[in-house]
Amino acid sequence: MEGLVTHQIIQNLVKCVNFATIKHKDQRRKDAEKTPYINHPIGVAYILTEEANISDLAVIQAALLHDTVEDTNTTFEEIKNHFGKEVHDIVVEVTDDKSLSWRQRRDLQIKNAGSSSYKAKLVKLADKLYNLRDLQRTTPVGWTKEHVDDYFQFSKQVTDGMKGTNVILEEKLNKLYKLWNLV
Ligand SMILES: Nc1nc2c(ncn2[C@@H]2O[C@H](COP(=O)(O)OP(=O)(O)O)[C@@H](OP(=O)(O)OP(=O)(O)O)[C@H]2O)c(=O)[nH]1
Ligand SMILES: [Mn+2]
Repeated sequence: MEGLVTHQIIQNLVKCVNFATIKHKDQRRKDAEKTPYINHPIGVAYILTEEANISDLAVIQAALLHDTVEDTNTTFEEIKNHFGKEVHDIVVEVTDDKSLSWRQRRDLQIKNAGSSSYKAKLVKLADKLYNLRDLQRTTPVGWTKEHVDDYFQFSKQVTDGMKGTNVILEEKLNKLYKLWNLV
């Protein structure tokens, strides 16, 4: 695998990993071990390439960047300047408006699930799959059983609205919902 095009693709991916790593550098996951937050976006991209067999560059870039605007000082403008309009548009679609209440943000995700683009749906499905697996692994500090159950129910409402997007991701999510007695 040689050549200019291959080099550009690899460069684009490493640029995203580097950007996200710098942006999330002071952030940790909510688990007791305080796992570096960057494990999550990289893990979401990994689910898409390794499990869902996705090779669309913009989707993988958006997965790597998907929480930078929501959770750090990154602006949409920066994403557009560094990574272009297509990646920017996907990141916009998967970013919650933090000026809204927690309840409003959740309601909007459920409401907008079906109408989002195919590429945004892929990122969102992998995001939820990662977070649900994380909840199976360990409970975030301060989360009650109700909070965990609530996140499972909320996720199901979002991903049910995305049916027909990707068989592999949907089957894996459904297995988790069954384990959690949601179906
Ligand atoms: N399961 C799990 N989640 C953690 C952990 N640390 C951070 N998170 C993040 O917490 C978010 C889910 O928690 P909530 O209580 O529902 O949301 P909040 O962050 O808005 O308060 C997810 O955000 P998100 O990725 O933006 O997804 P979503 O809010 O769009 O579902 C997830 O990535 C952890 O250790 N385990
Ligand atoms: Mn996320």
